[in-house]
Amino acid sequence: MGDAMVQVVGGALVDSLERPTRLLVARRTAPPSLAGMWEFPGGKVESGESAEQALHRELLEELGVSVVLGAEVRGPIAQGWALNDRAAMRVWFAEVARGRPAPLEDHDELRWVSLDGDDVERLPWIPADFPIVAALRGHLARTA
Ligand SMILES: Nc1nc2c([nH]c(=O)n2[C@H]2C[C@H](O)[C@@H](COP(=O)(O)OP(=O)(O)OP(=O)(O)O)O2)c(=O)[nH]1
Repeated sequence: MGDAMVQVVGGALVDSLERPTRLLVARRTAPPSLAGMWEFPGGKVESGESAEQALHRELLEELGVSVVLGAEVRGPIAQGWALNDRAAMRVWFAEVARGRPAPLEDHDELRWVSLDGDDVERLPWIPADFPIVAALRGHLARTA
């Protein structure tokens, strides 16, 4: 896995970084192969940007919110979590600092899902996201 991997960043928006009880999930509209699947809002890091800058930019573009970033949900590789053979994603917890999330771009629905029980895992996520969702819940269980 070298520099050729596209770096994607995603936000695990929770209602409160201090006491997270709900996660914001977003349903993609494109491409057709991913439309209808749930994901972490975010996107590709552009040249000249840090991963964190890219995440702030994407969340503002896609959801219309400014956020405070919390801990990273670390994956098994430096680039985070492999999504496919071309891209990997780093994911951070985040809390809305300004604005109210709305599906402005790339999504047709946003949903705040309870982190209690298995509602989150039951959603039809992009398949590559399931290990990230599991790690996120593990992280929350350890820090609760
Ligand atoms: N944002 C996001 N992308 C994900 C997730 N899981 C996953 O496999 N992906 C894939 C889908 C895409 O192939 C890629 C991210 O691309 P994107 O289309 O969201 O990026 P972008 O907003 O910068 O889009 P563009 O400028 O290339 O149109 O990563 C996820 O949870 N969130």
